[in-house]
Amino acid sequence: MHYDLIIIGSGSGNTLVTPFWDEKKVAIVEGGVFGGTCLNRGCIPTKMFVYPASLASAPAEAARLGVSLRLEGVDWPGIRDRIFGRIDPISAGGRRYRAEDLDNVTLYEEDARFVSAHELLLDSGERISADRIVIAAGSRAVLPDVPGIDLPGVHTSDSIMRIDRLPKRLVVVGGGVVAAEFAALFSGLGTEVIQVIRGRHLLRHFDPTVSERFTEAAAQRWELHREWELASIGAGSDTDVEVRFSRRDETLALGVDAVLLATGRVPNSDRVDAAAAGFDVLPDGRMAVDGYQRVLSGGEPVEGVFALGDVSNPYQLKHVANREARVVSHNLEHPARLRATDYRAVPEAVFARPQVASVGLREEEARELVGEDLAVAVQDYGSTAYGWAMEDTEGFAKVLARRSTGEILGAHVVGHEASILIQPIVQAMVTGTDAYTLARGPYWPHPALTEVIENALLSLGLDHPDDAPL
Ligand SMILES: Cc1cc2nc3c(=O)[nH]c(=O)nc-3n(C[C@H](O)[C@H](O)[C@H](O)COP(=O)(O)OP(=O)(O)OC[C@H]3O[C@@H](n4cnc5c(N)ncnc54)[C@H](O)[C@@H]3O)c2cc1C
Ligand SMILES: NC(=O)c1ccc[n+]([C@@H]2O[C@H](COP(=O)([O-])OP(=O)(O)OC[C@H]3O[C@@H](n4cnc5c(N)ncnc54)[C@H](O)[C@@H]3O)[C@@H](O)[C@H]2O)c1
Repeated sequence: MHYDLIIIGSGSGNTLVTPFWDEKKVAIVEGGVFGGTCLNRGCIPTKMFVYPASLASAPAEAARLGVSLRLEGVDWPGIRDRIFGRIDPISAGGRRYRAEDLDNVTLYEEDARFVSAHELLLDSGERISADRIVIAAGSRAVLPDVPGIDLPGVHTSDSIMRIDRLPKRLVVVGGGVVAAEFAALFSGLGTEVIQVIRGRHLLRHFDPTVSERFTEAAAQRWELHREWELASIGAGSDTDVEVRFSRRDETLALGVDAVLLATGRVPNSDRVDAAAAGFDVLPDGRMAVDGYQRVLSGGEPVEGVFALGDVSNPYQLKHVANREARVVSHNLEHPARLRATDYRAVPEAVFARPQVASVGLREEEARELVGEDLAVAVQDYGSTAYGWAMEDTEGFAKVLARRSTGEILGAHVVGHEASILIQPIVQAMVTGTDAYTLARGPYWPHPALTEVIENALLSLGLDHPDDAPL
C-alpha cells in the first residue's frame, strides 16, 4: 500500500493530520497505546498524581504556620481510577477518531521498521510506503542490567502509576527528573520513600545551585542514599522485594514492597530500525535532523522524511515535541518555504517538592560564554513578603545576565510554583527584553510571589540609561 504520508507514533505525531491531508491518503502506525507517552504514562498522569500528593502533604506545611490539619487518608485506588478514568477514554477516543471516523486515515496498530528510506515493514509482514514519512517514535525507559529486573514489584514510570495499592516502602533508583517527581509524589501520599543514587547530587543536569539546594530539600522529605550502585533485585523474606546496592566492599540491602527504576530514557531510533534505511543516528541514539526537522543520511537531508520529539531532540520535553510537530506540519505542507525550529529559551520544569524550573544557560555555561561580563543574582523566596507569608526557607530564583547589555542568559527557580514563576523570564529571553527593562517596565502585583523574580532581576545591579523605566 502506498500513502501520501506515513506517521510513525501517535503521540505528538498525531497532530500532523491537518485538513491539508483531507483529500490525501495518510497512515498512522502505532505499536503501543494510542496517544503516546505524555497522555498515557508521562506528563499528564504524573501531574494528576502530583496535585493530590501536594494536598496530602499540606498538614506538615501548615503545622509550621500554626495551623493543625489532619490527613484522614489517601484513597490510592480512587485517585488512580479518577486519573485513568479520564485519560483512558481520551486515548480511546483519539484512537477511534483516527481508526474509524476519518476515511482518508488508516491506523496500523503494530510496530513498523524501515527497510528503505520510503518503505516500512510492519510486524504483520505487510509493507507500506509513502512519499513523506514522519518519525515521531519517542523514547523508552532504559533498565539497568542487573539480576531481578523482571520481578513483580519492579517498575518503571510506565507501570507504577497503575499499581493496585499504595506502596508502604518504595525504593527509587536514579537521581533525575522522573525519580524526583515520583519520590515527591509518593512521599506526599504517605509512602516511605528511599531514593538511592550513584552520585552526590540530584538533578545533576541543572544549574549547580539548583542541584545542591534541591538535594538538601529532598533529603529533608525522604530518605536519600548517595554513591551506591544498584547490584541486584531479589525476592525479599517478609517484603515483596529486596534491592541490593554496593560500593567497594559495602552492601546496602533494602526490603520494600516496590521499586521504581528511573534511570533514563533512550530514543526509539532502533525500534524503527533507522540505520536500515541509512539514516544518521547520533551516539546517544537520537536520529540526526537538520534545522527543518529533515532526517539526515550521510549528513544530507533525505527527501520527504522528517523526525520530531524524543526520537530526535535532546530535550525529551512535550512542549518541544509539540513545537517541532508544528514545524514539521508546516514544512510538509509548504516544501518551498521551509521553517526551522526555534530552540531559544526552552524551559524545563520538575513537578517535585520543591518544584524546579529552569531556562537558558547554567552558571558555568554562562561564564564560559561571557566570562567577567557575567552578572549573577540569587534571591530567596524568604526575602519577599509572600515568602514571609509562607515562612519559606528553601525557595530561590537565580538569574544570569550579561552585565554590559542586560541580556538574560538563564534563570533557575526552586520552590512553590517555580514552573509558573519562570515564565516572565522565558518571555523576556524570547522577545529580547533586557533584565532591567523586564524588572522595571511592567508593574508586578504586590505582594505576589512574582516579586522574587522582580527582585532577582534588580539584584543583578545592572546599569541602565537615565530614561529607563523608574
Ligand atoms: C513519567 C514521565 C513524565 C513526564 N513529564 C513531562 C512533563 O511534565 N513535561 C514535559 O514537557 N515532558 C514530560 N515528559 C516527557 C514527554 O512525555 C515526552 O517528551 C513526549 O511525550 C515525547 O513525545 P513524542 O511524540 O516524541 O513521543 P511519544 O509520545 O512517546 O510517542 C511515540 C509513539 O511512537 C510509538 N512507536 C515507537 N516506535 C514505534 C514503531 N517502530 N512502530 C510503531 N510505533 C512506534 C510508541 O509506542 C509511542 O506511542 C515526561 C515523560 C515521562 C516518562
Ligand atoms: N517534568 C518534566 O518535564 C519531565 C518529567 C519526567 C520526565 N521528563 C523527561 O524524561 C527524561 C528522562 O527522565 P529520567 O529521570 O528517566 O532521566 P534522567 O536522565 O533525567 O535521569 C536518569 C538518572 O538515572 C541515573 N542512572 C542511570 N543509569 C543508572 C544505573 N544503572 N543505576 C543507577 N542510576 C542510574 C542517572 O545518573 C540519572 O540520575 C528527562 O530528561 C525529561 O526530559 C520530563
